[in-house]
Amino acid sequence: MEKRYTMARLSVNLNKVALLRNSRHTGSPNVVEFGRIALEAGAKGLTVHPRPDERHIRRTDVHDLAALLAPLRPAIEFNIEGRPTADFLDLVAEIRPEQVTLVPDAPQAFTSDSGWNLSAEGETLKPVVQRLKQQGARVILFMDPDAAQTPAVPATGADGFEIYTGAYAEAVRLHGLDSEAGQAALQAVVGAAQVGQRLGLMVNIGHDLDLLNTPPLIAGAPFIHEASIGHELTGDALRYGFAEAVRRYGAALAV
Ligand SMILES: CC(=O)[C@@H](O)[C@H](O)COP(=O)(O)O
Ligand SMILES: NCC(=O)COP(=O)(O)O
Repeated sequence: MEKRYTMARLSVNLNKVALLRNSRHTGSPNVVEFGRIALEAGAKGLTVHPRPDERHIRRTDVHDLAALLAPLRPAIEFNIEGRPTADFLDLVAEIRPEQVTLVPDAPQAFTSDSGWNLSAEGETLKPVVQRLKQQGARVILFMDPDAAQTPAVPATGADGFEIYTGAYAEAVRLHGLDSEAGQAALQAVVGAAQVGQRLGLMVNIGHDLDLLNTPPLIAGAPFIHEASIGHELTGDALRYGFAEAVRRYGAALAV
């Protein structure tokens, strides 16, 4: 196994806390409170994905979480994800997060389910990446687990990429990690990660990661910088409590 230099960081995505909060008009559960709980439980960052319809994270949440993180940054990072629309870029310019993860989602997307097609949109992304880097952000592109596409990332000026792990998680869920489909999906993520490492890119992972499917990714690519995890972690919080869930996911990244 390749030598690990630093443990993969856990960035807790608070989308689903906000989704539950939005189902009533009480402000509970409080997104900032659960951001604080996550940090006290060892998370090295917080992630939000403020979608245009504000189905979960609202612009006000982003500002409130920035205030929570202010005294802790830059060691503890704020990662804001989204499609680079004018509204998104304006919000990011106000907040100036450590990291911006650009995602190709359409406004009505049910969830994020694919990465950028850089042969079609790479040129369009270049000025956006440059603007965000001039604002001091690390820029990460959301990419499919496809080693053939990874070499296109550096030309955009991005600092790294986040490998979409949804298809891998589905293969493990439906067929098992040791199945042919599970192993093929695992190798697709690891292979893309290895190409990214050789290119000097920062390698992140995210989407549908859970306590079962995360450790094999870290074992296969111990140089992974960050895993942003929200949906399954929030589900596990219903079992273990939020702080304990964060601790367990932190441990899953330390294998
Ligand atoms: C980009 C990605 O895979 C997730 O970070 C995204 O935040 C999921 O969005 P929803 O929480 O809206 O499904
Ligand atoms: N970038 C992935 C993320 O932030 C959280 O994705 P999920 O764990 O909610 O699927």
